[in-house]
Amino acid sequence: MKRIDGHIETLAQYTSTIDKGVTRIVYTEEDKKAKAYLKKLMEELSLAIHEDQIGNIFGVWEGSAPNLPQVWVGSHSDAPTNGGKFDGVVGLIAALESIRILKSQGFQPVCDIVVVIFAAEEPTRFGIGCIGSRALLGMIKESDFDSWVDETNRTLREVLLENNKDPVRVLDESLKPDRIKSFVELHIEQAVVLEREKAVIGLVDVIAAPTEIQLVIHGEQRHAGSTPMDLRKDPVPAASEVVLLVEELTKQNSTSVGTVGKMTIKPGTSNVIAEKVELSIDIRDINKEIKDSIVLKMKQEVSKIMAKRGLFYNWEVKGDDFPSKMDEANLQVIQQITERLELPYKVMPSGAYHDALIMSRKVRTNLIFVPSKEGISHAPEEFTSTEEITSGIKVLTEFLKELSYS
Ligand SMILES: NC(=O)N[C@@H](O)C(=O)O
Ligand SMILES: [Mn+2]
Ligand SMILES: [Mn+2]
Repeated sequence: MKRIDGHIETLAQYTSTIDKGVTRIVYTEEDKKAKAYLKKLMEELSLAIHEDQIGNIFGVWEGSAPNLPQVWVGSHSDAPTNGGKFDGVVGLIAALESIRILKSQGFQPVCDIVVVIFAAEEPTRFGIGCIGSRALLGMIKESDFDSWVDETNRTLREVLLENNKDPVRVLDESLKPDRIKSFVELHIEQAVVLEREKAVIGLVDVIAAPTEIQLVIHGEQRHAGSTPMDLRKDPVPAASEVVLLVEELTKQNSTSVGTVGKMTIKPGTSNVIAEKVELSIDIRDINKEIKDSIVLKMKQEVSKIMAKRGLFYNWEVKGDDFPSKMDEANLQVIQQITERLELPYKVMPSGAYHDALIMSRKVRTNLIFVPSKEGISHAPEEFTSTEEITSGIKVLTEFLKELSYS
């Protein structure tokens, strides 16, 4: 238990925000330090370590029949701005702990067991999540390296080159999915369902998917005092209508959610009518048709708002994923293990996406939840108890044992 706490507290120190929560953006110094710490844990477990050109890290426990398709287990180590200590990290610590336990039991896997640290699950830097798993499955296009841009206006290509990585080789490296027998991720639930239902294990059957849009509304920068209201082309009231539209359209369905998490007013001065407003719009649902219809309606209504106000705007879809069902046969295996361990569980959807969403496109994939206190996540108050993590590790360990022994 102390070891688990120690790893979580150590990783939480690798942050760019000293005060509130954990901020660990991909390809930053704190990201590299966290990954170096995790690599050290892999070395201590005698795993064979390698890294690919997008920054995914692999720790391989070679099986007695290494040519067989491998069992993969892992998660991500990056964190959003002012996030928590547990998102992603719990899945990595659990994976390494499971291997430590299996080795201490003298277990020898038949196929390889591979621990994977995905390069970047959070969309924080480039506006789209799961860059590592997308690259791994050959789902990044050449043009993405130049169209995915961070807040300093550096493209993914430039950032990779700065980090001595070769974007060209990223495209060559994509994985052959038949090399993977299955992938499993343990993750905090980031919602309050398990706590409310007094369950400690969540067996995920479907993962909701996001459509991530960047909307830029262009106005006319003018003096706040001397410009009459009827002569203004102010993008801020227009943005306000869009924010309320996101809420209105997603509230109409019980399974959809919509968020404007980022809104930047430029130049952002109290006595200047804004030149432009940039908004992030994140729409999700476990039902693709519902999500698509919301996005279409939103696009139509935004067009009407801008026409009414005589404003130019740019609507860019940064990412558009579809929801994904988890592997049913392996979900039943995990369910039997959980029942054998007499742990209260619930089969449930995931509102958050994960690298598991992307991996499930081409590989048999499962996602196991442990509870989040009061459902809080992506916030400094994020918390999961060591006991709950340990219960998750028990299920994961048994699952890896069963999967890698035949
Ligand atoms: N699991 C998790 O927090 N994923 C997020 O990046 C998300 O936006 O869903
Ligand atoms: Mn997250
Ligand atoms: Mn996560």
